[in-house]
Amino acid sequence: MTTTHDPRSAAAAPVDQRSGQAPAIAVRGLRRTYGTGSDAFEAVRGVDLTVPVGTVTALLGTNGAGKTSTLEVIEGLGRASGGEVEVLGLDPIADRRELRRRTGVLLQSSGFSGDLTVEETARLWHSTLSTPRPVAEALEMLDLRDRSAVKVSALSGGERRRLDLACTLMGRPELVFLDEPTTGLDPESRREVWRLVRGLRAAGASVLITTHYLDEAEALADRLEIMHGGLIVRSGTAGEIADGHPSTITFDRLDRALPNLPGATVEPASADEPRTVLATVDLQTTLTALLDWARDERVRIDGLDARTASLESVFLAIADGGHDDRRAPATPKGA
Ligand SMILES: Nc1ncnc2c1ncn2[C@@H]1O[C@H](COP(=O)(O)OP(=O)(O)OP(=O)(O)O)[C@@H](O)[C@H]1O
Repeated sequence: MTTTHDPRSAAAAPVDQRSGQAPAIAVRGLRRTYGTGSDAFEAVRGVDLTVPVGTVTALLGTNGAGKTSTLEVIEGLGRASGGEVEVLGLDPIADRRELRRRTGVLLQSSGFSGDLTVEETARLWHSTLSTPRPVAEALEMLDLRDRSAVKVSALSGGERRRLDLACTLMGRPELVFLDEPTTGLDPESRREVWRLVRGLRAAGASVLITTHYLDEAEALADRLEIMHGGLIVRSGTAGEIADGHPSTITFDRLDRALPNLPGATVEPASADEPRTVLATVDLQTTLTALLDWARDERVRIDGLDARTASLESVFLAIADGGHDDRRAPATPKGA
């Protein structure tokens, strides 16, 4: 069951501490299991996720992390095995009709018929909505007016994606789900989609986006949630996520033993890895000590690279399992 209490009860609804407003999406202890008995696989193992109204949240994750399994429950397309989910204060499955009217969902692939033209597709979609934008306006927003008479099958991948997005935004949704919205788009079209997403937020809409592009998440999202192994393992702004994560210094294999470097963990070069990697929470101190030693001992350090933690380095560390600090699974709630 998706919710364990009446989501329409104001007393039960979680409230955003800063705005005093119920969030657009509130997920608590979400679990989702595929299969039964000895074949059962728990893909989502206790996820908490809040999307405040008027903000953009990016859900990121390694392959198979459980993003789609989570999104499907929030979108009312799949059932949870445990936990609570409220979308615009409603139950995604029981209130699917109302939510369909108030939300826009961009799936990874829309499945529009290739035989219809862009305009016919948009008109067909328009006829299913209660208070849509005019077709021409929606096509204009995605720069598709001059492709109106072209059959969907003849569109490029990027044009198809823009048509998907035009339909997603046609119903003036309060809440928008964007599943990898810019995959297949050229850089210019990606920027155009970013502009649209920022416009949606400026107009007060809430957005939950999944993407494999970390620069996209960093550019668009107020908050990032990184999933791994069925759990959210990191949350916050890109800066908060990188903060406290070790910086790295790498260089080519040396034929000398390194001295004791304050604050650093050393992963020496090996048969598989020709470079030495130092991880440090104090980049300046460790780098200064390394360079002082090299000068005093007349050691040449080739291929020297020093970098502070970035969203990418944190993500890669999670994917590698090297700094996997995933939380223990939460206690089942209603599972
Ligand atoms: N219908 C299903 N039956 C069994 N296992 C499933 C099913 N759907 C997904 N899984 C498994 O659940 C896990 C999470 O899958 P999910 O598609 O939610 O991950 P994801 O984060 O969206 O991954 P990706 O980025 O690779 O699309 C994976 O191990 C996947 O193989």
